[in-house]
Amino acid sequence: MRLSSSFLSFEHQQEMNKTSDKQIALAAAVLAATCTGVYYALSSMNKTKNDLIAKVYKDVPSPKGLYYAGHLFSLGELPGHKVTEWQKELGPIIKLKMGIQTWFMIADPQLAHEIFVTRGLTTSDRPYHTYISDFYSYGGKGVVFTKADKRWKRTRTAALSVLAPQRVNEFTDVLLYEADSLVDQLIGRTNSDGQLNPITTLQAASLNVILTTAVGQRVKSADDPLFIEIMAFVNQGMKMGGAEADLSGFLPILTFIDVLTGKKNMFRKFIDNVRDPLFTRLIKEATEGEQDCLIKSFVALQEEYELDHQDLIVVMSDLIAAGADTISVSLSWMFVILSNFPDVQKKLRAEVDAFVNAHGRLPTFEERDQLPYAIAVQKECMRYRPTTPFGIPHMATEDITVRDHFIPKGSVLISNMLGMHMNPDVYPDPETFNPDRFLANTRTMSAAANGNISQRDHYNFGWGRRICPGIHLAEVEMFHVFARLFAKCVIAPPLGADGKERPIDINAAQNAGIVTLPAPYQVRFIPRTDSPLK
Ligand code: HEM
Repeated sequence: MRLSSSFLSFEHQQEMNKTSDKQIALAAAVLAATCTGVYYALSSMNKTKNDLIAKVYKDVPSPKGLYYAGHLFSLGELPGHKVTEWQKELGPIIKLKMGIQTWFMIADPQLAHEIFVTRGLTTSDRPYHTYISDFYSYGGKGVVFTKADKRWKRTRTAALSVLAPQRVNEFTDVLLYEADSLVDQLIGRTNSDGQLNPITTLQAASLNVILTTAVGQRVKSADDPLFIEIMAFVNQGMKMGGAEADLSGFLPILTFIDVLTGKKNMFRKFIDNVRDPLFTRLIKEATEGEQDCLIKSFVALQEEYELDHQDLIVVMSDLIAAGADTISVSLSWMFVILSNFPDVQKKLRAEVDAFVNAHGRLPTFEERDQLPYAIAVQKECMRYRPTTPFGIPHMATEDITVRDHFIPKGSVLISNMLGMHMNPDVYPDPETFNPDRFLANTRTMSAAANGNISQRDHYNFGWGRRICPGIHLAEVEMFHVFARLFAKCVIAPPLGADGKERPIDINAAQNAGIVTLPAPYQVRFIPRTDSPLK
């Protein structure tokens, strides 16, 4: 039963990929034929429109119309690189005309705070119009992609209560088990294969944390049919949710391309035949089972928060997609970065060893103060290579003016995560990987994210009323993985055919919609012979 639906989801995914390729080709042909470069004429608050248009055409040698509207931002080495270059020159907020949509890209955290937090009542909507809102969220259910209305607020409040620290802490054993198992698998695969691409092992581990806590199930490995089934859904969800995914949202006229290519039907089928049966089954098995899990908390809150079965399906698919991919992507970047900085790893090992030697065991999350360098390294990794290029877009529901910048109602508001984290006014010498910059701010990421803007560490978890409700879970999970990694092994670059180490390219990335993945890489987790753990 599971096996057949996993093939179904895989086929769907293949079909949908083909569809979006067809769609892009058609869009390019139509737009090239009608000289539609003008569809995304750009304007800036500080410079003239022509300056920006010239820039776009200089950087995009053979414009294929709206295809580039999204990929414009991915043409640099890292998604967001290109627009970050523009913003260095043009200022912390620029306006892009994307068909009928107006996008504001924001690269200054202080300004982002004024827009998203101070003016949060009018800047917390989502701009998803078509497939996501009609099919994925059943016209407004769940948390991630829905408008900031009363239903969203109710569902978000329920999600916040089930992801609250005291509730997450009840699952500490699960988190420890998965962290141990992940590190042991990474070392085991290095021992057996020499080196490995860790992404599926990471995805399976992150998925297991959210899957066990949410519905009381876990996958055995990346070959488990349930893993394949869920990741097909997660990958598709990440693509659908990317800021640039919705061509007809930019230009309603392009809806006919969706009709021609059957995209609409394909999405509907994906939701009806893949997502809904999968989550209905997971919810049923969880609620009928003995094990404690978050879905049971949701069911208990169902009446109070007026949630029906569809609400449960959408919110569970939100949590599983948001929880699985983001953490694995963040850890994957940490491996790439730290394989390039052996001295940083040496200090990490010394810090973990000192704790283990003093206490005879690894630290708990509550003892994190005793590992300030590990915390600073995690924060610096997330600053240096942000998990998402543009967070999840917000939308203005009214005309607003912030510091003389007029933002009309309906504008799409985008955090340029790379721009913010490479902003030299906030992080001196931003291109240098330097964990010491965070040694003075080792408070938890969730406290920093929900506190005063001057005390924020980084901006990876977004803003204001929409800020990520999974920060505590993410942070605890990453902390336990870190402690085990450096107590047990050294992260080393892969070996070339000549037996010499080949550094992993820290700038090579791939755009996966909402998240930015490192380009596929090989790495080694070499067991320590001097590990303090017996
Ligand atoms: C390193 C890990 C993570 C990162 C970097 C991350 C990042 C983000 C970002 C940027 C947003 C959008 C915020 C905004 O619109 O301003 C978001 C929203 C969200 N995240 Fe996370 N997230 C992570 C982990 C998690 C986990 C573990 C969960 C839950 C299991 C989760 C659940 C959600 C949900 C439900 C939303 C939607 C909130 C809303 O729209 O009201 N995230 N996250």
